[in-house]
Amino acid sequence: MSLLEVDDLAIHFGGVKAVDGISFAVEPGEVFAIIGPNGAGKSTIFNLISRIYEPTRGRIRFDGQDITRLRAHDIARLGIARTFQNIELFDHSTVLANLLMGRHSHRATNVVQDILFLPKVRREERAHRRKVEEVIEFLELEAYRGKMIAGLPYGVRKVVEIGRALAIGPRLILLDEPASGLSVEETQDMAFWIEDMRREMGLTVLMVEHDMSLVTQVCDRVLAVANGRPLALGTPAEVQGHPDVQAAYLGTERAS
Ligand SMILES: Nc1ncnc2c1ncn2[C@@H]1O[C@H](COP(=O)(O)OP(=O)(O)OP(=O)(O)O)[C@@H](O)[C@H]1O
Repeated sequence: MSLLEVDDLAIHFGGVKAVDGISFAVEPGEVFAIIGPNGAGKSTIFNLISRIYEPTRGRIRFDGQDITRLRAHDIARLGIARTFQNIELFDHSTVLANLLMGRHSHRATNVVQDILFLPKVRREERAHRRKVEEVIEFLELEAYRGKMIAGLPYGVRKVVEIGRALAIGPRLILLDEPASGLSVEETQDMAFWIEDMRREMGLTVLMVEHDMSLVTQVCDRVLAVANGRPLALGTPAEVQGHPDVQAAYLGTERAS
């Protein structure tokens, strides 16, 4: 069974058909990319899957469960985590604090229990810390643990954002342009993190990405979209060579 199934998904903003009849399925352990020119609808598809937007029509299933109408924080609890195109971290908190915030969807204690700092709260706190320390070790963030986000280089902040998503212990991670703003070397490191997420953590990865060198290196399959509509689905080589995809990119500098 596919881990994520998207069926005839659509959202219209007034007259703009931002997403209009998108279907695809992501298999467990797969690294799957959505590509397309600017304004194609890629981020909107992510916002629909992570339940920030309400679809005009269509269905989203995760592990066989219909999640089309679930609330965003229930999505996280089910095991879907995401990063954002414009990094969304708390700039004036430390790396450790940001990663711990990523665990919030898992809190099983209530406010009164928290205030009294009952044993259950302490146990839960220790479990959160253990998970976060695992992520810090996995992403080699030890040197940055106590540092404020605001003072960190852009490339490190991107890795911390991935860390915050990993801290929830997801089965599926949505990466919105993981290579944007990164140097060639940092993009290569990102490719290694993505491969390790799959290999060592058993994660399934769905990403939106413009950098075709990263897509070709790490993705099993690619869906190309333009104007909210599907263009081609297949291996990176098949999709890049598809005449409709080449036509959609004609005159743009990206996807080269
Ligand atoms: N909340 C919104 N209200 C109105 N229009 C929107 C909204 N969100 C997205 N759109 C429109 O939907 C279309 C798709 O936008 P989207 O951001 O999903 O594209 P994208 O493929 O992610 O582009 P990019 O590669 O530049 O990030 C655009 O025409 C955009 O203006």
